Amino acid sequence: MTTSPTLHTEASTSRYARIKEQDLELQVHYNDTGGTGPVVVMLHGSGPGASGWANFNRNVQPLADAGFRVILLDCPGWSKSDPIVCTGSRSDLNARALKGLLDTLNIERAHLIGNSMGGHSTVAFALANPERIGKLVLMGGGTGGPSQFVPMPAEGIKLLQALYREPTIENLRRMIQVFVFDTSHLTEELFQARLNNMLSRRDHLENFVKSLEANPRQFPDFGPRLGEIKAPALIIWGRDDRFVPMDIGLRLLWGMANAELHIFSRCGHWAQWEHADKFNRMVLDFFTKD
Ligand SMILES: O=C(O)CCC(=O)/C=C/C=C(\O)C(=O)O
Repeated sequence: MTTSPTLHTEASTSRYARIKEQDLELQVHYNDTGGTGPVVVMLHGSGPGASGWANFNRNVQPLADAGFRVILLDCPGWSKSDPIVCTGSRSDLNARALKGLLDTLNIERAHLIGNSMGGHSTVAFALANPERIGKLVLMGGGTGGPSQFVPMPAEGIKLLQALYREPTIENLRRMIQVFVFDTSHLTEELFQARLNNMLSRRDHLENFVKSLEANPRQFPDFGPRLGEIKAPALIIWGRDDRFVPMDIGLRLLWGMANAELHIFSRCGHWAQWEHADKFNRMVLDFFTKD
């Protein structure tokens, strides 16, 4: 008799942990599919109302079905994790939060998948904890710093910051229209879920604005240090990314010793969502083969 795979939902995988962040104690929310397989941690992007589940809901089940234990960390300042004002490097703050969670869960080593800010945070974690990482997937992020071709901040980032300052449905629609290449797949349900996430934590929205005022460069440029990362890295980008331009992916490819790059055409800033099936196949292949 064959057993059917467990269906993982946001509610069934929802967990909390307490971690130390410098002299603070924070509660962080995470999703965990459990199991004894190799661990994959997914780190979300920095948009208002983002969360691990919002960013990666099309990717959890295929990886869990393939035998991985999938963990989604909601970074401090997002979703059901505690609020925080970040006056330094947010990439490093998220990396410390991830270390705190892995320590709490007694996880020695994990593969990491980072989306946008999550990519920047993955690189920060890899630089600070090289012995704790397996393979890295960087998608639409991996380092702050300039694009060689696109004036910064990019169009999408301006819309993201406007939404933090004025969290209205109109501003949300403006930002989400720019996330993807093909807007015909955006449903009213998606807009409403994101709006609810966003408005249920106005403290997070206000703290992000305060953080930006204190330090406009929340995501430092790791360009000069990329060569220190020896772990295998799969870089995935959308050709039509209007948030973090595609040439940043080329900088990562040049900088890291053991990296490969895949660029999707007809794809914006959410490659893991817009091209979910191929993304999942590529990531599984990358994690399971030498
Ligand atoms: O400013 C940067 O470099 C990162 C921007 C970023 O993280 C945007 C991400 C947005 C999402 O993925 C989201 O809101 O879902």
